[in-house]
Amino acid sequence: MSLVQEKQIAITVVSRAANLAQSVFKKLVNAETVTKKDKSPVTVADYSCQSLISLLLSKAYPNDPIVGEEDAKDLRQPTDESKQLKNRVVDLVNAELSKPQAAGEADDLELGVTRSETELLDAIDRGTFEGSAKGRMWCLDPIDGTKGFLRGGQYAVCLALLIEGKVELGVIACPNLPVDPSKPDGPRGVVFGAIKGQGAFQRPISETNGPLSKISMNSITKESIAQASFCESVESGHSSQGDSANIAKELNITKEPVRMDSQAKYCSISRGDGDIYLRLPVSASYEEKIWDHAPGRLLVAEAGGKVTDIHNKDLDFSLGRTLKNNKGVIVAHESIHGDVIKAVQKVLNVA
Ligand SMILES: Nc1ncnc2c1ncn2[C@@H]1O[C@H](COP(=O)(O)O)[C@@H](OP(=O)(O)O)[C@H]1O
Ligand SMILES: [Mg+2]
Ligand SMILES: [Mg+2]
Ligand SMILES: [Mg+2]
Repeated sequence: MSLVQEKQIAITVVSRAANLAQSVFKKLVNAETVTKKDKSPVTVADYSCQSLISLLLSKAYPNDPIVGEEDAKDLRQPTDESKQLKNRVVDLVNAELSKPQAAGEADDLELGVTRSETELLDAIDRGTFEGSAKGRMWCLDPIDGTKGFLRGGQYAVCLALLIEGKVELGVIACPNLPVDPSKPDGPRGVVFGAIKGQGAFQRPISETNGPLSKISMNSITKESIAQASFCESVESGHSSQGDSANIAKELNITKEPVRMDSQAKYCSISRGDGDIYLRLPVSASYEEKIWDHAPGRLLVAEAGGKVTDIHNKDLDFSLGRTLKNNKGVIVAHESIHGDVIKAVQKVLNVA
């Protein structure tokens, strides 16, 4: 599938949202964070980025449904707190929308024009689609790693296009990831992406008209597996760190794991900053959300890697908003994925 136009649009909208999120971070105040029912945080940036991306996507593809993490319920409450939050979202999205189209950005998105409050809230609620195995749908995590965003660490703006339940295009912007990993204190902000069958790429977010450079994972072998480095979540509640330490031991890996929030983990290993990403189940009941994995899964696959669950099954994105038929996520180069799975299954005592 060519998806050339979709790719350019996805890069444009995700990069715009990344700029918006960075501007929010610089002036975020406590009142702009809400705690959801499951105790996870959602900020004015999560709502604003979902509104911006969903609005622009629906200009380009009015018939495509969107599975997005957030909804506008909390912004539509008649309380003062809620009105304040809503006004901030409207102002922030309009500030980004009113910037004219830059060189290299996609045409036909009507950039440079502000929108009404109704349009911006309705755009957020376009993300309430329940998911499907049929036709086209977009999958959006406006800020992945909200906790990382709040602590000034890694976070990502994540967008994927699924067709017949399969990820065909994925784009992820990581505003706090170094452009050059060998210069961790150098410029930051990288957009990553992949189309199925066409390889994976990266580009600095700020270079809207710059070339996309091809990326690939480190080519690690069974013999060199002990040299591999692990990547895992910062949050011990999202992945079992005790189990991952035992898996590392099983594989004779001695390097300390690199902990970072968000799908920046998929991006890092796709360009060879790390080798293995483990997300090991902590609770029997948690179902992974499709927006936490859809673009990352394609990016890694196009960079030479393999992504399965702990049972070595493919991730199934066609069953609704969660990966209800999968448990955990195991990511490694194709050549060592089987060995990693063996170690995972031994330590977790599963087959
Ligand atoms: N108990 C749990 N187990 C696994 N993932 C969880 C979880 N609770 C929340 N998450 C998800 O973990 C994501 C962050 O992943 P990571 O730990 O890799 O940074 C969150 O995304 P958001 O930050 O978009 O809400 C959220 O969807
Ligand atoms: Mg969240
Ligand atoms: Mg997320
Ligand atoms: Mg999120």
